[in-house]
Amino acid sequence: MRVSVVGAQGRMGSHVVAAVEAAEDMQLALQVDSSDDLTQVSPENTDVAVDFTVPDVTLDNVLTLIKQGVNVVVGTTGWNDDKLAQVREALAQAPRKDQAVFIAPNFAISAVLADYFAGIAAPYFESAEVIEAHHPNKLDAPSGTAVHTAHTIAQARRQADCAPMPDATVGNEPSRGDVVDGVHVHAVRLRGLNAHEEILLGNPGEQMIIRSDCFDRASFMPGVLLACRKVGEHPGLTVGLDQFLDL
Ligand SMILES: NC(=O)c1ccc[n+]([C@@H]2O[C@H](COP(=O)([O-])OP(=O)(O)OC[C@H]3O[C@@H](n4cnc5c(N)ncnc54)[C@H](O)[C@@H]3O)[C@@H](O)[C@H]2O)c1
Ligand SMILES: O=C(O)C1=N[C@H](C(=O)O)CCC1
Repeated sequence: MRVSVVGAQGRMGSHVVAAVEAAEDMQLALQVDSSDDLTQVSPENTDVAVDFTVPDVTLDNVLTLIKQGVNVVVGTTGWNDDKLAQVREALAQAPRKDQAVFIAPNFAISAVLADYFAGIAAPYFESAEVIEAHHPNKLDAPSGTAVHTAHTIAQARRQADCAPMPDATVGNEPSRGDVVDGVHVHAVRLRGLNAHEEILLGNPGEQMIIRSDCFDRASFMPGVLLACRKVGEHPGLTVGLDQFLDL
């Protein structure tokens, strides 16, 4: 499998380059960064392109790569329903009928399972809030992972017909964090940290905390390689690594 890396000079991209080089069933094709022409990535040299760039450019990159006729694995954050709809539209007009795009806000197994467990637990608690903490070089807030987890919690609570969460705060106080799909999300940026998430769940007299700590970017690499191997088996758009796991 020939894998090209977009954002190859970045913190994640450089780890992906090394992980692909070390994988026996993969061959590193092109390394592309901001000053390179993305249209050099094509089916002649690439089976899967991996995008770890910045939230402002990833949609354009994915649309270009779809037109180029290659499958895409995306780890860059900053996605919303409108952007995902544009990807689906582009795939419907892609050069190949079976073309595939896979997007994951987090490739670490601890984070994927934390999100999954949060969905199971959320209907059993009156309150649920998310705290994410990252290195201070991160551009976006709240993290893509925390946004995804908030949606997971909200959806599970809607399906279970849960009552609204108790909160007597008057007004939209910024200190209560961002509100994503009705779930409060708090973002910390601290030197020394990498990528961390806590899901707090509360009932009268009890609390449960689900926590994921990614201390090193090595934690994301098995998930990225798994996605490269699986993406071609799932034509269309797939979101979330849980979709490729037997959960
Ligand atoms: N899904 C996950 O598991 C996961 C894990 C870590 C980080 N991330 C996300 O990945 C993204 C990248 O994070 P990072 O820490 O590697 O950032 P980074 O700033 O270190 O790297 C981004 C790279 O993209 C390059 N770039 C910018 N515009 C480009 C363009 N138009 N074409 C090609 N390359 C371009 C930059 O030059 C840089 O080398 C962020 O959105 C981050 O949140 C996701
Ligand atoms: O380091 C980052 O930036 C990370 N971003 C992702 C997010 O926003 O959820 C995943 C964790 C690391």
